Amino acid sequence: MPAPRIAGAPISWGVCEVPGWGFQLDPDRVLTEMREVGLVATEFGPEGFLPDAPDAKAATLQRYGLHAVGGFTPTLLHVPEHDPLAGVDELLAGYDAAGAGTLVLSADSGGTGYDSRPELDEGGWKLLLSNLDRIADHAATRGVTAVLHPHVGTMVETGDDVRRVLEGARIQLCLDTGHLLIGGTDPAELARQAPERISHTHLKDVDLGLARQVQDGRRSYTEAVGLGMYRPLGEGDLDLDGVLSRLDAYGYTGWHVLEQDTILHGPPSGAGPVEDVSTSVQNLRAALPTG
Ligand SMILES: O=C1[C@@H](O)[C@H](O)[C@@H](O)[C@H](O)[C@H]1O
Repeated sequence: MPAPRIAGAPISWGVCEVPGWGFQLDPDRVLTEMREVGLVATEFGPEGFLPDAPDAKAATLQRYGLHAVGGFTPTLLHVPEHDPLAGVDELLAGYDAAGAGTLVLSADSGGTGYDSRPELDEGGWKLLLSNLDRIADHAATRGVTAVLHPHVGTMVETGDDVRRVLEGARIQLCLDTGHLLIGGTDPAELARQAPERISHTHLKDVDLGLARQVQDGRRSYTEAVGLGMYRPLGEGDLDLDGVLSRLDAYGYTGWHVLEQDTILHGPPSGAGPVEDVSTSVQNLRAALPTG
């Protein structure tokens, strides 16, 4: 059976879809450093990081010797006046050209950033769940697996939200170990209970002390990220072995995307974010049951 594959993501270099998130490094530095630490694949990063045009997107990744995984795509799913399918379809042309196979959806709150979200009523939930399956079915016709990424400050964040998706929709999940932990779900337990629903991972390590401050409202999510809530993999409170061994027991062969969400307050001095990414790559390689 093929081993799971390891990929990187621009968010570990502070490159983020949220306006005003922090200093944004240029693609040349990020993609070059990915290769320097031995990564051979990446997620696309936010709109504007790589060229929009499908062929140019594919060519850019090829120039750096990186395979395309797919990308994190905040999508409005619960608003009756908004049909998300056309936007997703347009995006999938870039997947075709680059050979990417995984569309990572988050349930956009409709606001900016991840520090608050509205409450969903029953009608909103019904629409959100049916849109998830419509998108998953449509992506499958284009050879792409759509996954829902539970995420702080989106419409799918808490343990109850995740259960609703598992019970009310057919879409696969992205096991983002950081967002699940902060949202109150134990990622190793989820991997034990529903391994058949996990087709993608974002492996993040977390400082639980800061995560608890976000959970009980003492700090905003953005503030906690700025204080270093995300740690290099293996250096925080995540039960990485627990997650990996449960996925391995089910025969997981998807991507493991390494992420350490970071906010840069200006051009980095010294080596910058690549130092932590390199630590995470080494720790993940050492921890993978398949070696
Ligand atoms: O969890 C996240 C990602 O998976 C994603 O890739 C990032 O761009 C987001 O900002 C982040 O919060």
